[in-house]
Amino acid sequence: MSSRKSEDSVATPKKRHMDALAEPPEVNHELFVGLSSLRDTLSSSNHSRDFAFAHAHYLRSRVLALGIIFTLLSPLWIVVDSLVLPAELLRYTLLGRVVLMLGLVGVLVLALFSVERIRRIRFCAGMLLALPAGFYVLVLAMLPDRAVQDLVGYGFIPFLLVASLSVFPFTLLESLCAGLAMLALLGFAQTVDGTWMTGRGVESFWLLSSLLVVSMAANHFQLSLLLRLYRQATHDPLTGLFNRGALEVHLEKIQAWQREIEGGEQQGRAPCSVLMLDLDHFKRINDNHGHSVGDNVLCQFARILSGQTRKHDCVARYGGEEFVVILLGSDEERALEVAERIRYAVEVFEFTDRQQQRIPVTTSIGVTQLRQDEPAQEALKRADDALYRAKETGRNRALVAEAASDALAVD
Ligand SMILES: Nc1nc2c(ncn2[C@@H]2O[C@H](COP(=O)(O)OP(=O)(O)OP(=O)(O)O)[C@@H](O)[C@H]2O)c(=O)[nH]1
Repeated sequence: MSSRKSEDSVATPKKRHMDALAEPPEVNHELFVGLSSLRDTLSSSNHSRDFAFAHAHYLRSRVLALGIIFTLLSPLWIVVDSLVLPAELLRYTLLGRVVLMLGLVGVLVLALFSVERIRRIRFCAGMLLALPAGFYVLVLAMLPDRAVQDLVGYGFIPFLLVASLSVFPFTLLESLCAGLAMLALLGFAQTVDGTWMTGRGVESFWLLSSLLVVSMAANHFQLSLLLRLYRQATHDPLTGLFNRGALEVHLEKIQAWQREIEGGEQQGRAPCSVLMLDLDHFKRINDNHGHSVGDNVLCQFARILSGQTRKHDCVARYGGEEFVVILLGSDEERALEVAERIRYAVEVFEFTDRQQQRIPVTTSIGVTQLRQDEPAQEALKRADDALYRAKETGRNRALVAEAASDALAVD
């Protein structure tokens, strides 16, 4: 999880956010916000991995709801068929309906057992649309030409599926591809029933295209709202970093990943370290220069942390002037080196007040290695204890937690 990825850009990307602190934007009306989020709803390539999981979770709930509706509608339609279709045609649709229902039940079961499986859930969503469309193609292909006229309600299938697109938080590209497939399906149906390029046929095309545009608009608003809510729930509004809740979830995910990679082994192949950082005498900065300068220092500090870490590390604001960095793939020794690098970067950074006078700022850091077999809170507590010792022993220093190894200090 990187705090620098861009689902975050839906509301306020960090850099923009910091710039905005210095100079509030003049143009900020709804249309501008709507258009800027188009980039985020167009495709999922801009979404962070963590948002992809949240997105998949939401998509799964929609797949289950719509899957149940489609599965229940299918047998009901057999009743309609048996009322309007001649007996010799009924067998064509009945077999298709049974296959369709089995397919839908299969999709439901797969979705049910696909918690946190992003690709599988996308596959289920695609199948939910593809199965009824495939059934319609099959019926059209199998039925004798003149019998197609007897079908009741089948011509409605492409319209129903395009309308269903609006229920899912699909990206615009996903919806466009599905919509084009439905237009092709309508074209095929029209060549079979003889309305291709007739007035009625063109009218249906126009209707389906309009419905597709409306569904895509619904996708856009649904996905951008989801992105915005996700950001508000997981990010600190001042610095744009992950908040405490998101950090704790992330730590648990890392431990699950460690267990997967390391198996029963205690530590080793997938090391991960936690840094707990606190600005020294931050209250003085607030008292001497004002709260807004204090806020600016916090933002600059957040920017230093992001600059000193890698894309796949996680930087979070733990609360107040306390921050946490999770270093993936780093053991304690390596983490101490990074901590020292951060400490030095903060010490030499030119923080300034409103008169552009330099404010000396330093940070104390506690370092520990995360174990796969402990509650994540334990690691945070160890890092916090080491931070406390760093404060006690003079501040502006990084210390490794005692419980994990003998204390190493770098001044
Ligand atoms: N400007 C600003 N100040 C904050 C924010 N959150 C917490 N603070 C302030 O951070 C200060 C923390 O002070 P203390 O906990 O006494 O710690 P300290 O002054 O940094 O001293 P040591 O940690 O012992 O070095 C308090 O004055 C809080 O008001 C914030 O979002 N913005």
